[in-house]
Amino acid sequence: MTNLATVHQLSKKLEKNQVLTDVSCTFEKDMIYGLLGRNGAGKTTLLNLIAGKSLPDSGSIEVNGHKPFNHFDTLNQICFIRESKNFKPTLTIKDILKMMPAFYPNWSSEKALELLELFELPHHKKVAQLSKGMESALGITVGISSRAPLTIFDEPYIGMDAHAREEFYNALLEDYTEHPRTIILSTHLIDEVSDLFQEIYFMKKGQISMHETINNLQERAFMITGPKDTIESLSSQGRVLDRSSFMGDHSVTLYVDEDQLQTFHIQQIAQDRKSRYNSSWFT
Ligand SMILES: Nc1ncnc2c1ncn2[C@@H]1O[C@H](COP(=O)(O)OP(=O)(O)OP(=O)(O)O)[C@@H](O)[C@H]1O
Repeated sequence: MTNLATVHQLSKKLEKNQVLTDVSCTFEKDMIYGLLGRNGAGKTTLLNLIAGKSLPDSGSIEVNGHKPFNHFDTLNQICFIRESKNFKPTLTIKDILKMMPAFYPNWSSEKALELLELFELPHHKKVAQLSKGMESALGITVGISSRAPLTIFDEPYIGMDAHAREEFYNALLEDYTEHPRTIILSTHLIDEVSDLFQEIYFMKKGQISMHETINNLQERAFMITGPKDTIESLSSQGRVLDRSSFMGDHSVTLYVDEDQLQTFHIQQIAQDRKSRYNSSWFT
């Protein structure tokens, strides 16, 4: 496997906040990554640095062997779609589509037109006239159609309903299958998108708290609910990712290491597949 992007011991302060501390992670060519973490964990700051939008205080970032900041040949290999404000409000959708091939060498006009139709986006409208969900769908259209070797989506679906988000995931996967590239998607909606990811980075308080393949997470992360004593005795067998209680029932989200998995009392666990992707993992 070839690394497309490598982040090494990265630290970054914004004003007086130490936002990232000693972050190291790698993103291989043609893989889809999830970036998860609670609000303020540092996801956007990390993605900004990878996309060459700002410089680290210490540590390094390389994309395709180059520091992305101010490096034109690297920057046009990266498409970064943010939560909002991706486009000038005075531009029409048509204007934007005309401009994009200059930014992204792999741009597909055909795919862009197909996605505009899918999301029912009117070509003549200005960005300022779009609803929040429509603006997000435009960002997603550009992100997918860019076919950039490193495509980054930072919570790109604000304002889109569940149906439109489903269309986004399907369109992304379909185009990725035909044109593989490295994709990083920062999200809170892990239960919706976990099937999309091959690997996941969890961030907590400006650091990478866990990095796992989705297969390992599916095998090793469990949400266990039951009487306090049973839950406490099982908790010692793994790493507690989250803990909660509701009306006398106690729950933990437990991550069990491979060597402990064999001895883990699986029969005592309610194995609800869906609950394994509970957002409580983020805590
Ligand atoms: N311009 C700034 N000046 C000072 N602090 C900032 C600035 N931008 C972000 N921060 C702080 O940096 C931390 C990380 O913010 P960041 O936006 O990277 O987190 P995030 O994980 O993307 O959060 P969210 O999921 O809410 O988007 C937060 O504590 C935030 O308050």
